Amino acid sequence: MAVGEYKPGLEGVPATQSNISYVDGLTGLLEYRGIRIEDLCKYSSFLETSYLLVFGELPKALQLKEFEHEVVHRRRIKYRIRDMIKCFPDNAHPMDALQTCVSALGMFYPLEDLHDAEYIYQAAIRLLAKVPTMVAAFHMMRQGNDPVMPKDGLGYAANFLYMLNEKVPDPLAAHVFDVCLTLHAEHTVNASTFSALVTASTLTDPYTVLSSAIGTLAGPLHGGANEEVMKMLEEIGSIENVKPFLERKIERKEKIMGFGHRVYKVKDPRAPILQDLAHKLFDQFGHDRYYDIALELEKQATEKLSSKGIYPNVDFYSGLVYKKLGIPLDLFTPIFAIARVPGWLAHWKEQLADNRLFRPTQVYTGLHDITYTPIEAREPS
Ligand SMILES: CC(=O)SCCNC(=O)CCNC(=O)[C@H](O)C(C)(C)COP(=O)(O)OP(=O)(O)OC[C@H]1O[C@@H](n2cnc3c(N)ncnc32)[C@H](O)[C@@H]1OP(=O)(O)O
Ligand SMILES: O=C([O-])CC(=O)C(=O)O
Repeated sequence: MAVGEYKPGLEGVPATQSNISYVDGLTGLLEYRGIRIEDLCKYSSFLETSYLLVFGELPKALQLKEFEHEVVHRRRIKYRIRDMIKCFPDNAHPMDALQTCVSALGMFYPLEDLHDAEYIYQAAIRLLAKVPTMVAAFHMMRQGNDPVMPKDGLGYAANFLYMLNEKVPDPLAAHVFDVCLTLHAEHTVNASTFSALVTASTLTDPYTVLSSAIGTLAGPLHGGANEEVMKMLEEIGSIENVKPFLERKIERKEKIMGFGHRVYKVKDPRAPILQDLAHKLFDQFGHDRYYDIALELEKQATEKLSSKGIYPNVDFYSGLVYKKLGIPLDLFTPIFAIARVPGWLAHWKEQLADNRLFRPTQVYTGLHDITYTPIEAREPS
């Protein structure tokens, strides 16, 4: 078989055919099922957008009501999962805890018929419902507290914030958080979704598919960047330090976290939406000086890096919004995971509908026909 040209990082190589989302990286366009992200953030909700992504069209009023009802009633987690979480180290990263929980969840729901629409529907509801509960339960238990039970009367976003400290959140905070989830719900064949596709193509169960994706999202070049951005802003500490910080980074050829994107060669369209949300929160709950540092960093970094098409990505401003919502730094990436569940599920479903095992090839750069040297004949190290 002829070997194609090797593309590091598979840049520009189509890995799948999909009708879930669309990105135009030159104009800064993002659509889910053909609808612009700006419109979904304005008019939709996270659960409605999840339905759109997973089932392909906007739900009718009754369908949405039933979907929301089912999610609300599946939010609780089994006591065995809670007992398992209690055994995790308190200083474990919540992304590791989440990945383990999602994988463990699969042990309670054995793999059934992957062609059965009901099996897919139930798995989707279960994952959407329980992932936030598991993140919040780990957060409470690592502090020595009991997990906060989900509150039936609260919507998806409000309930997650509630489970972090047992306080019903301000309506603006809940709304802003819901928009953040919508904004992060899907983004074509990013690294974690690709990971989900590869895992799905082996016809394993959806919990394993999502646990692969969560592990991939955690890295600092992908979803983990939102936590790193906040740490970077804290390290910079003041507007005066932006210039020397940036010069040092550029001189050492180090990356500025929250900048650059494989597809976007303009500012990520999600970044201004997050800035808008940050402003809404600042108006009601007070300004955050780290936002000024971020603005100055964007200005100076853009002057230096825009010639290479490097601008802020979605991870640059999200942490500032989460910080204002009182969310701890190491939950920023698990929140990204909560939000991305519908995107991963949509791709899992799409992969199953026309599956072929992912098994690419490689360009071998090693040796051939090497004689085996017995251990006693090898050079001592
Ligand atoms: C939700 C998300 O996953 S969004 C991305 C989140 N990740 C980050 O914010 C981490 C920082 N950014 C990056 O590491 C990169 O921009 C990536 C990994 C996101 C995408 O980058 P790639 O398409 O693989 O580009 P690559 O890393 O090869 O860089 C290409 C060039 O741009 C430069 N570059 C890319 N990103 C940055 C950055 N953030 N800061 C400074 N320079 C950068 C590289 O140094 C390289 O320069 P060179 O050609 O002079 O050597
Ligand atoms: O598309 C990518 O490579 C990363 C990204 O922005 C996302 O997953 O939201």
